[in-house]
Amino acid sequence: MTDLRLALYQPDIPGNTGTILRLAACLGFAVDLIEPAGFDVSDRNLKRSGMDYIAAAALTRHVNWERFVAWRATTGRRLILASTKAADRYTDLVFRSDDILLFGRESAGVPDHVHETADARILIPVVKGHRSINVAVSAAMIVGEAMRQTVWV
Ligand SMILES: C[S@@+](CC[C@H](N)C(=O)[O-])C[C@H]1O[C@@H](n2cnc3c(N)ncnc32)[C@H](O)[C@@H]1O
Repeated sequence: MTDLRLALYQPDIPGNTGTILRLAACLGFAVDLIEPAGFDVSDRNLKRSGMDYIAAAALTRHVNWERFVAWRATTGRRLILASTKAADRYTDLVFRSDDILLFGRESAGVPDHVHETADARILIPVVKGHRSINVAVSAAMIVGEAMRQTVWV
């Protein structure tokens, strides 16, 4: 297990969360699910995409943003937001081994107050004219870079 964590802000597509939980189980990072989600955790699409890996993933559910903020305050961990509105490339950030990597909801990202709460905001640059990358794919890219820097060294 790595000490890195990945947080999902009110995700609304169960297949994406299932894909991320499978990645989490395989790479050994924990996941924080910030509710409300747009689906029930018993959703069959979540189970289909996460398969038996869901049971192996270290998943913590937070009933809302405020409870997640209160929990994080007890940990001293940085919050790193992946955002299409960020200015800094994710490859330029020096990750810490206990960072929490936060990803927004598929339909709307995160609200401004969440954007401002983050200790850093990072971007995967995309070709001009395109809006965003699938959340599970962007999570795989950024977790991969964070682990390259902090685990696979
Ligand atoms: C489908 S996107 C959300 C799209 C939303 N309209 C927005 O602009 O934030 C879901 C999440 O994936 C992550 N994401 C997608 N593309 C990204 C990119 N190019 N750079 C950084 N994060 C990205 C972000 O965390 C985003 O909130």
